[in-house]
Amino acid sequence: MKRSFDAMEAKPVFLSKEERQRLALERRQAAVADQRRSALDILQSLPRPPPPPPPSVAPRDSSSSHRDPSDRDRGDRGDRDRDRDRDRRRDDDSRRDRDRDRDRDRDEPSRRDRDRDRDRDRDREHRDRERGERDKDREKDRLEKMAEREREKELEAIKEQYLGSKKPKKRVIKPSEKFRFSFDWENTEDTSRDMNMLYQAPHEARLLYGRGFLAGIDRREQKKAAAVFEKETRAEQRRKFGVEDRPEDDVADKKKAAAAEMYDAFDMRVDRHWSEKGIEEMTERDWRIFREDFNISYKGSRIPRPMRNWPESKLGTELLRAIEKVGYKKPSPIQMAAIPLGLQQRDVIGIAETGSGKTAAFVLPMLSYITRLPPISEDNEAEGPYAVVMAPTRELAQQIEEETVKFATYLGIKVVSIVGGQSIEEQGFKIRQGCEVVIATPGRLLDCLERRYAVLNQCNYVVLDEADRMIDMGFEPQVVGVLDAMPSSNLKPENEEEELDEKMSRLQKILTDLGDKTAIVFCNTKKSADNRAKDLDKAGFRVTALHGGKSQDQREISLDGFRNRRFNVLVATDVAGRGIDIPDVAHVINYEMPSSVDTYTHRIGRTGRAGKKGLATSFLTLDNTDIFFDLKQMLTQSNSPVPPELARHEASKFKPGSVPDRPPRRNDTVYASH
Ligand SMILES: Nc1ncnc2c1ncn2[C@@H]1O[C@H](COP(=O)(O)OP(=O)(O)OP(=O)(O)O)[C@@H](O)[C@H]1O
Repeated sequence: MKRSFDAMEAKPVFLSKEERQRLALERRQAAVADQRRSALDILQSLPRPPPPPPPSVAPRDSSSSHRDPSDRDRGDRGDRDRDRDRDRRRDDDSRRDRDRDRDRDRDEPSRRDRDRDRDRDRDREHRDRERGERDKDREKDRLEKMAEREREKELEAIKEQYLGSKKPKKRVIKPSEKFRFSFDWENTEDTSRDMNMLYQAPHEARLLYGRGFLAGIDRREQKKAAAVFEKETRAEQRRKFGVEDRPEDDVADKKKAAAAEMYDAFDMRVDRHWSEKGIEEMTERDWRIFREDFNISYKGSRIPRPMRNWPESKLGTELLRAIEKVGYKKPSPIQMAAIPLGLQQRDVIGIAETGSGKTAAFVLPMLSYITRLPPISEDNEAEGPYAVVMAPTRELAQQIEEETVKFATYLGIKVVSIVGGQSIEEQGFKIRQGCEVVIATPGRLLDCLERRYAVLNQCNYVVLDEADRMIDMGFEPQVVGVLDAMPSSNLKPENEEEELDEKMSRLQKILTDLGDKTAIVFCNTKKSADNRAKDLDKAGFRVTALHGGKSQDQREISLDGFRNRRFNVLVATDVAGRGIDIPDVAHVINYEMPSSVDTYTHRIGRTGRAGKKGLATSFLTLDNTDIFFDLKQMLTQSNSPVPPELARHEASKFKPGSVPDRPPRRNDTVYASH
């Protein structure tokens, strides 16, 4: 430390090149002298080396005689050193042994033979030991080399993993390379341009989509551009070849231009937003955008279109007025989607976020359904309500009651809530006094039913609000109990599709075309009339039924509703055909043909009265062959056209029973005559 401190303090001295060389030489000579001195010291301290040993007599190892020359080359110096050491040790041993032997020979000649044997044994042992050691060394070398090779392989694998394989890729010859065409003419020698006019004015290459239009560019513009291009090309050709313009070509051009201007791809109208269109102008694309705009999605089949606004819904004038009074300007998305489904009385599971107007989404179709039923009166109040809404908590039930009452008061519909914490007797009393709607928690309602305070004999409409929560809260047995209290005859068929008649769609079409005019649909039985009325009601028509199974009051209600246009469709059996004063109707439909021509005449007499025009449509199937002959006669006598299907049919040519008839096929429509 001190020296370095001194060295730091010593002043630098400038030395010339010669001086530096001289100093270096002196330092080198001193170092060499030092080395010599220390080497001599070491030599003197060593013991005197023994005389050189005779060449080894040990037999060479057989394996070593067969050693691979390359192994020998590769054998390292360590091997030789070890051998040399071993030899030296062995020589020392044998020298010592010889000395000892000499001494022993001198002392005891008789032991010499024995000792020689022992020496031979020892030599053999010695040789064996040496051979064993050599084998061990060779094995160690082999293992080390193997380990080295493994390490190299591993390194190679890591390299390949990170740097990629360097394996040369096999070159694949493409067919185009294999069979290269060789044209023996130059491109410039192509004469097609001169020969064919088509190539003289080439159209630029275009990517075509759909019906030959470019995507993303207004189709009308593309159509116009194509028309202009065609016109110009033709004019140029004419000029070139001296063809005169013809007036008819001019007219055709104008027509094409006008068509291009008017062009509007079917169902791809992108001219206006859906909100600016009437419902009849809405394309599939508009409906899709509409559903996307309001995040409406459905699962299920035969789903009606969502309603875009209140007036477009089929809720009926009374309810629409009530909605207006309540102040709901626009339906919420769940209402847009669920109300048309509810009005068809389809089973619906509605999912929407909290506060999105779910209550009105189920309340409004429910009230619309109730307005089409006779009001609850002394006659039917004992049969219980028409609809039941169940909710998991009292608070929710009361909230639903508030929302329902908002609209129900305008329609004269009574609502009763049945929740825990209030007198059950009082609640039972309220129900028995008559109400159309019951809103309840399942436990309390089941209690009421079990104690006979209430019945659900005419309840066909059930709403489960927050159904998932109700199940989570363990109300499933109570809900099932309430559902079981409803008459099974009120259940909807398992398979609604089966219930649909292939005639029904025709009937619906006719009634849709009817607009605001009135129609009577005739059926042959009370049951059939009820079913048709139900189907039409589900389909959203303002329909009422009239037949002999209805009480006098119910008949009055139906007829009054039909007269004052609350209903514009009356489904009836022949009771309405005779004796009852029904106003003139625009259209009579024989949904089921009567078996006698007299009844047919009475039925169709409901339209076209007092000199007015009327229309009658009859659905004739092979179930009605009994009337074919008389009907054909009647139409012929009254100079009405006879449909060819009827005229050709065997049953229309003979009085019933006079010729054998083939068994009728059900619902096989022969014709529908107007
Ligand atoms: N079309 C509408 N226009 C204006 N207000 C509406 C409309 N529909 C519902 N509302 C009002 O929105 C509020 C929330 O409605 P509602 O209680 O039916 O929502 P909800 O989806 O049932 O909510 P929750 O899941 O919490 O029961 C109510 O005050 C209701 O009166």
